[in-house]
Amino acid sequence: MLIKLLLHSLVCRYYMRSFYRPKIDLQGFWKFKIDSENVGEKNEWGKGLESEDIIYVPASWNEQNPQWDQFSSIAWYQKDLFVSSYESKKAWIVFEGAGYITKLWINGEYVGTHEGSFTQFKFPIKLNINEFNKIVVKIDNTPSPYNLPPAKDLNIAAFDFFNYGGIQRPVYIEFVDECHLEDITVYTKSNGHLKVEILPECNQKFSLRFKLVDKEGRVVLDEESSNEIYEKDVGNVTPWSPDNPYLYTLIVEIYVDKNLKDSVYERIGFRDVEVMNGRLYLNGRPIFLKGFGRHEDFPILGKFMYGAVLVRDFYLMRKIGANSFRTSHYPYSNEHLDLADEMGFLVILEPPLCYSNISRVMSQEEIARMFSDIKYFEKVKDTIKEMIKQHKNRPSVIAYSVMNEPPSDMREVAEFIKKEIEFLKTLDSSRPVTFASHRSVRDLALEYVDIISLNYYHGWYTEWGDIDSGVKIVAMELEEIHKKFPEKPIIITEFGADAIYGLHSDPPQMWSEEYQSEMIRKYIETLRKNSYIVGFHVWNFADFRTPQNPGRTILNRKGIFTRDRQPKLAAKVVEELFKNKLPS
Ligand SMILES: Cc1cc(=O)oc2cc(O[C@@H]3O[C@H](C(=O)O)[C@@H](O)[C@H](O)[C@H]3O)ccc12
Repeated sequence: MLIKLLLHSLVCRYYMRSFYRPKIDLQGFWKFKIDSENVGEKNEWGKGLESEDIIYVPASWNEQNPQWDQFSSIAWYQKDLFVSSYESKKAWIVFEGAGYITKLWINGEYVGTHEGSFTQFKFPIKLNINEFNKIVVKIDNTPSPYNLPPAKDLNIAAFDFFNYGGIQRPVYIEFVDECHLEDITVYTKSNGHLKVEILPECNQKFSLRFKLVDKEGRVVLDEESSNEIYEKDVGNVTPWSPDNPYLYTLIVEIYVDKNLKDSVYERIGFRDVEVMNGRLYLNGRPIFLKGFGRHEDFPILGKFMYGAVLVRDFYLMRKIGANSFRTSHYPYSNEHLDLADEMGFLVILEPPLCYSNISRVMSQEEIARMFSDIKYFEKVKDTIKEMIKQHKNRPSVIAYSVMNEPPSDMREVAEFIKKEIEFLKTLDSSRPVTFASHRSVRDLALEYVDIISLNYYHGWYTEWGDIDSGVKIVAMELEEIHKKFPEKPIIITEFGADAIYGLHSDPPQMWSEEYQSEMIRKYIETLRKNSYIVGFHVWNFADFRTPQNPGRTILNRKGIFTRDRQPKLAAKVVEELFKNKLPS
């Protein structure tokens, strides 16, 4: 146990963007070897793999070869890399996302371990110069009830998305000086107030320089300081909002004796988020969230979202009048959220804590035990810490959803959520907190959140075939919740119905495009009358792959777009509702 802890602590959790640091991108073809029997470590595969198999990074392994499709256990990757020189700088390898468990060897030497698929991590490494270096990575994607999120096997999971595995996001080597910037935390206000907290790693006397550059490339600010907390009223800034997602580039440099040692940057926006009198405010004005629950999911790539796919998604969302999405049910990639910053989407950021079908994975007693287990809480804290470190400076992130569909009608689970929210607020108290509940009036944790988020499927999983009865029940339950918490705004974070593209029915019947459109229309038209509702997120933006079970036809078909992003009938209906029936 002690050894495990020590190894874990070798992982550095911070990563900064930089125009300055030299980088070797490891995107490309890697050697690949399946290790179903978990014999690789015993046979010292960390020293090098014997295999003719090839895989592409970044992308999940599953769809790159039909034989690997249902494989959810251990596989190894190897890349040989000739390094000419790196001027005696420090090197580290950054994984923007891999998993579930990643172990690394460089030139046969074990380096470290990281748990979790959806947050970035880095390991300090030593490379040989003028030689080939062997980078060997072991990925263990074996499902487990104690993984985040939990699963028993590939098809019996607490979550309704396919358990893709591998090095699924970019990976690269970066070089920095011994004296460098480990982290920066940025706070802004729409009135131009800027506060930057710096975490330098430097054992010499250093000075810092702060530059703020606007969209047109004008230098708005250029100041030196030796303080690790920098505060300034920049003055007349253009605030960030969905209508005008105005970003500034903040550059922070560290100098020793006037020599530049490191330079990092963040794309920042000046904006305020507040919950007040039962409403959600952005820059002092009420804001209404119109959008989706999404997934990172695309044919062949699996959980890697290629930039061009993201661009198409964001233009489609914009075209139909959406301004928001939730990172259901895990933190999305840097590029995904970069685009949200750039294109002005309001994001609810969610960690990989999804419990929708937890009763398929464990008994009530086991659930109660897991949520009362301090070690489990520590693991959850680690993942939340990583998520916030990675995305805290984004203007697009306006709220956190601490989990999806927990069994929060259980006392132990409600207690856990309370503690989780308290912990999260010690890391970031600047954003409102919620979680996506499917326990409705029976939920015991709604009192702990700033915004109430509710997922409803009446008219689909219950009252099937009868949308009107379904919507009526939702309306009644919402009234009851609002009476109990009149000061809390409510977002409907999930509602929708499956539709098979091209399946039509008059009158609307389940699985037809008409039924899906009707259900979304009736939910929005009925519930929008309640002034305490501050947002609708349709489930889902696009069809996505799921575990196999009798309720799914390979994909979850609740997308209003197909998996390859063609519109279903509902796309037009949602466009009309978002643009003409909901506040702008
Ligand atoms: C069986 C079931 C019943 C129900 O009432 O709700 C519900 C919700 C589930 O998960 C959530 O809904 C989406 C969906 O089913 O399409 C999922 O894709 C999403 O991840 C979940 O938040 C699953 C099953 C049921």
